[in-house]
Amino acid sequence: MKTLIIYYSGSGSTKIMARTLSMHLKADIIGIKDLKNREGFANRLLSSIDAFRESKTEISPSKVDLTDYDLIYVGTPTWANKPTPAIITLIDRCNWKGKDVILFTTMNKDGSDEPTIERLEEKISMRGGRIVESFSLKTMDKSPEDIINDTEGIIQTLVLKMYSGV
Ligand SMILES: Cc1cc2nc3c(=O)[nH]c(=O)nc-3n(C[C@H](O)[C@H](O)[C@H](O)COP(=O)(O)O)c2cc1C
Repeated sequence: MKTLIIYYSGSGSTKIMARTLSMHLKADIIGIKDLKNREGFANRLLSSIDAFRESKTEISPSKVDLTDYDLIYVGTPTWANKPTPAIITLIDRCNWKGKDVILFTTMNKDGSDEPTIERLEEKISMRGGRIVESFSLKTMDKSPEDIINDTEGIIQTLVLKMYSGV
């Protein structure tokens, strides 16, 4: 069972989660970069609008070949209660047919993961992927160590090693 973790991270929290998952699940990992400038207050506002409208963006790598993988994790921060433009763009460029998929999202402490997870699920299911699990983490006021510990807790609680056969 070959596992791949694909993630986008703006300020690093989702990246910490993805790297912790990759280490414990012996999974390959690919970080998607958004080539649009997302820095600063004004761009944060525009980013929320882009996410809300599900606007596409320029990403690197521009697509990912999933052929070799049985299980794919997709991770994104929540922006405006939606997945990020980078992940929305990527999903439309991949062939999800026959793939098992696990979704994860990070958010502020008052956020809800439901709309983001639901939207990811909708888009990937439409393209033939099968969502087998999903989880989320509230990252506000958490140190990198907290995020690592919380992710390790999720790996245990959801028995994620079972899906990857490790
Ligand atoms: C443009 C933007 C919009 C956001 N919108 C939301 C939101 O609607 N709900 C929420 O709970 N958190 C929101 N957040 C907070 C992020 O989801 C949270 O900080 C996340 O952990 C960041 O992950 P990262 O460090 O991997 O980029 C937003 C952050 C940004 C930059």
